[in-house]
Amino acid sequence: MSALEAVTAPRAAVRPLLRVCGLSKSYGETVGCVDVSFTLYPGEVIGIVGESGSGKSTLLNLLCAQLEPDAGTVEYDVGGEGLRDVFCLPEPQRRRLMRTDWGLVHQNPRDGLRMDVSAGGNVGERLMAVGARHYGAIRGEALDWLSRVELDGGRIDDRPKHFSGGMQQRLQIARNLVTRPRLVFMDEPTGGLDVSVQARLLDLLRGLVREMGIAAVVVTHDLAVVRLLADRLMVMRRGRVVEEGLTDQVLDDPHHPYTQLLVSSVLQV
Ligand SMILES: Nc1ncnc2c1ncn2[C@@H]1O[C@H](COP(=O)(O)OP(=O)(O)OP(=O)(O)O)[C@@H](O)[C@H]1O
Repeated sequence: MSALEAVTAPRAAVRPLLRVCGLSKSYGETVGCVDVSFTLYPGEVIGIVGESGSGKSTLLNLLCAQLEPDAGTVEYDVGGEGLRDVFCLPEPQRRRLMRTDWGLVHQNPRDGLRMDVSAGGNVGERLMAVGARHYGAIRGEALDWLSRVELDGGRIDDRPKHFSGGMQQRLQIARNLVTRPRLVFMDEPTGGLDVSVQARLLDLLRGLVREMGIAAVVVTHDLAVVRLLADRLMVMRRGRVVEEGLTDQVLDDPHHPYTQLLVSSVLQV
């Protein structure tokens, strides 16, 4: 464990949830990400920032096993029994992780929701994937989750294609969190929304993540998002991590010239 990780790791849980070593991916001649390593502890939120094309999505897709790396490993504490390389898990077990222990919040809610299934069905489907069978209990839990993400319970039978972008994103969050995952991957969770909708959604997300003690990897180009959500921050440029540390430290006192540029360009807005 690095000195930084020792400081930021929750004391009661020093066993890592996710350990990433030397992760690299190229697309032909184009660099996706290069030699990325970090460790994430239960309940910790790490932000990954960088300009467009810096490799954030590539890294996220590697972490949640949607993309195979050229080199490096992604290890996850499967079933609380210790770290295992996710790329060496049998496919059904990897898929099960995705349905139960992990959540994935896409920038575009259309990628994370079933638009032709009711709001309640979208939430209930995840519960059924972890074994829930009682219709009344599933509907009750779905209703509870709609209220937790501030959606009107009266819309439970409506399809998300009739919801606003902000409402769809809140439903996607409910669908992901209802199974109480230990780790959630978020790709620009407030991207594409109005500023006022973004602020409320961020507040809601922060509350839920903290309250449920969920660990998260949040990819964004928006420094305000990581300021609010992330304990730690990694800054990427051209596929490499150029700076990392506690979020406030990195944003208030950036050392790498590229981070300084990112921070100052936001201040000038
Ligand atoms: N499927 C792909 N095929 C070829 N090149 C790709 C592919 N996906 C990403 N790249 C390239 O890899 C590099 C990193 O892209 P990536 O999407 O990971 O960056 P990003 O930081 O997430 O950007 P953005 O914020 O715009 O989504 C870019 O040069 C991009 O063009």
